[in-house]
Amino acid sequence: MAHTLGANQYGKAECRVVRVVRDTPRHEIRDLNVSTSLRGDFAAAHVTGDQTAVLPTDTQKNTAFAYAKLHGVGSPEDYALALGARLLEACPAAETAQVRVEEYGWDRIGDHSFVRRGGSVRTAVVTVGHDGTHVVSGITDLVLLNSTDSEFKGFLKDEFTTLPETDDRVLATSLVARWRHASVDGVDWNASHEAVTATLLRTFAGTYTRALQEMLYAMGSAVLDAQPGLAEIRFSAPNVHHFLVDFSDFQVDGLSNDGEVFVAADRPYGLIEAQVTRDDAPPADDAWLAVPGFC
Ligand SMILES: O=c1[nH]c(=O)c2[nH]c(=O)[nH]c2[nH]1
Repeated sequence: MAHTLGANQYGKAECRVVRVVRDTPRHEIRDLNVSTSLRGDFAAAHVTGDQTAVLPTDTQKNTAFAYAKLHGVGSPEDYALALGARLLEACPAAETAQVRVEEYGWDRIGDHSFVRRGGSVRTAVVTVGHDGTHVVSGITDLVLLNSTDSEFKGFLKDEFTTLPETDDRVLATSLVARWRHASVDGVDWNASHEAVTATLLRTFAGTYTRALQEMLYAMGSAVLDAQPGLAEIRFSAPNVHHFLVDFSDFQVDGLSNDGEVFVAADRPYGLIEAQVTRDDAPPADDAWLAVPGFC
C-alpha cells in the first residue's frame, strides 16, 4: 500500500538545566526545563534509515547545557533564541529549531540559598480522643536549594561505590516536615506555623552541612530550641540530586564547568528521613496514626 511520511520533528525533551552564577558570594540561580525540536528534511532517517542529516538528540541536550554557560540565562527567551540559532546552524537539514522552556522561580533566602516559589502546602492532622487531643502541624513540598556550603565525603565504600567525594555540591530537597505540639491549649496556630517555617528556612540557609542527614538534625534541633511548645518534628527529605554536567569531552576551547551548570535529576533520589524529639516529650499516642510518608 502506498504511503508517505508526514509531519515529523525530533529533539530532546525536558532537559533540567540549572545554572548557578557564582562570580560573587551572592549566587544567582536559573532553573529551566528545556525541550528542543528540529523540523526539516529528515525523510531519509525515517524511510531508508540513513542518519547522515540527523544531529543526535544527545547533542541537542549537550548544547542546551553548554549554552547555559556559554550564553548564560538572562531570560528564558534570550537563552532559547541563542540555543535555537545554534541548533539551526549545526544541523543543515533543519528548517526550524524550536526551543521550549519552562522556568521555575526561586525566592532568595540567603546568599546561596533559595526556596522554590509558591509550591508549599500547609498541613494539619488533629486527633481528638477521650483521653487527649493531639495536633500535628506541617508543611509539604517546601523545595529548598543551597548552591554551596554542602559536602558529602568520607562515606563508607565498597566494590559497588562509584560516587565521587565532593566538598562543594548543590543540596536540594522537597521537604516534608511535620511537628507535634506538646499541648493544644492557647496555641496561636498561625503564628506557630509561621515561626516554625521561618526557623526551617533560616537554618537551611545558614548551615554548612556534610550531608542532608546533618541538615535535617540541624533544622529539627533549631525548631525544638525555638519552640518550647513542640514535642517533636519529623522530616522526609528527598535528596534532589544536581549532577555537575561534564563539559570536558566537548570540543569547545575554554569551556569549563566550575559548579555552574547542573542537571537536576528527578529519579532515583536519595530519601532521607529523621525524627528529632524533645527528651521530655509527652507520649504521641496515636497522633501519627495513618500520617503517611515517614520512617
Ligand atoms: O546527603 C547525602 N546523604 C547520603 O546518605 C547520600 N548518599 C549519596 O549517594 N549522596 C548522599 N547525600
